[in-house]
Amino acid sequence: MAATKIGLVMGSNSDWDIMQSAAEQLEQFGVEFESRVVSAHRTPDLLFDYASTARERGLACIIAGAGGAAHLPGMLAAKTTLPVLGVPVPSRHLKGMDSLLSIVQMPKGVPVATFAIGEAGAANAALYAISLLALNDAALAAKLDDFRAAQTEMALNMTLPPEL
Ligand SMILES: Nc1c(C(=O)O)ncn1[C@@H]1O[C@H](COP(=O)(O)O)[C@@H](O)[C@H]1O
Repeated sequence: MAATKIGLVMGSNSDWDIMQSAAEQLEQFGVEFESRVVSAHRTPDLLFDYASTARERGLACIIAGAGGAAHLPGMLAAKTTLPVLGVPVPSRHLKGMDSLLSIVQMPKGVPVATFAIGEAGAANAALYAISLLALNDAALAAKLDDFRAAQTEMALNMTLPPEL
């Protein structure tokens, strides 16, 4: 049976403000996930253990958010062949450009799917993870269709100038 649980990890609990957008999106779709702090820099042994046991523990993919020298997604991808979805968390000094470049520039052979900096990237990583699960789940695919339809409806009903 195909795995149906998502791993949601981040380098620090200070990333939660951004990464909770991913958690909310997964909750909205009723997708099972586990969330925890894992850091390549601060908890390297935990990172190795988390990534190397992820598949046998029934995870389908891992969403990983990190800021600054964001090595977490890449190091997870080094230790598992599950899909790793990287979210660049905005950093104080460089606004997340450092996070983005740290995540996106992986060497050939060890892929990380990289999303936009910030909340939208976190939400989209969750939606992408859901669409991976929906490859084997028609009910979930139908929920994604409904989500898109609601979004279209909302855009079609937008008026200008916007009401504040
Ligand atoms: N980029 C990483 C990694 C990692 O890549 O393993 N571990 C922590 N961090 C990042 O450090 C930033 C500051 O963390 P603190 O707020 O705890 O000092 C966070 O954005 C975290 O993702």
